[in-house]
Amino acid sequence: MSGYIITYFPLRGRAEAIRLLLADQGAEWKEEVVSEKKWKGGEVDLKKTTVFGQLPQFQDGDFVLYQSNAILRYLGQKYGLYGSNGKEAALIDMVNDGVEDLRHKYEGLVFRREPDPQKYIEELPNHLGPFERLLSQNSKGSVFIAGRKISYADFSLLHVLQNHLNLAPDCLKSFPLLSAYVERLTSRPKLKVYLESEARINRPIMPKD
Ligand SMILES: N[C@@H](CCC(=O)N[C@@H](CSC(=S)NCCc1ccccc1)C(=O)NCC(=O)O)C(=O)O
Repeated sequence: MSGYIITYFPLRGRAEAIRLLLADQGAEWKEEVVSEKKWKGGEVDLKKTTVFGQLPQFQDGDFVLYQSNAILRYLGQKYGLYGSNGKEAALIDMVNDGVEDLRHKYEGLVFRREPDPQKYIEELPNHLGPFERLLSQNSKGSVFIAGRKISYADFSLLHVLQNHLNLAPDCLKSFPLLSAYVERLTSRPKLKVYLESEARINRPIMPKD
């Protein structure tokens, strides 16, 4: 019994890469949904009980973890999604740190409108190019972003690419390896079932304004 619980807002947000990993690995989890209104309204003393005053919170039995990337690394170790040796693990961490940089840019746009959407989309190829190059350097882009097996960084990258495809549906048009990569990952049987689920479809990408 996995006994996983994800406590987060009614959003994909920073919990979504965790959900993608768990779904792909056939693991079940429970969602504890915290309304933004209750959280910010202070009616729920949950914020005070968290390490950084933030969500997601991840529970594996009586083990409690915060920080979405730490949760991904924990599950990466647990499910063998962290490469086959130290160098592969380091490359996987490098990729995920690069994904985090892009996620910060995306959050800046979505929450602070910095820069304006048109400028962001114009500059987007500069931020997607490194991932296309990484794919081309790993088995000519025919497998995963780093190493020979899928890793936790693939779920993180997939999530951020899906966010950008929602923002700019043509953003991968000039990146054939990334386009094929998204198709390949989203066709993985268990992940495909999750991506087509009501739970996923009905969960907003980001909070409404
Ligand atoms: N480094 C952390 C960042 C976690 C984080 O930013 N969590 C946000 C939610 S994730 C996100 S998409 N934040 C921006 C939009 C948002 C704000 C408030 C509630 C829901 C979404 C949060 O808990 N905000 C509430 C608060 O700080 O009181 C991680 O990766 O888990």
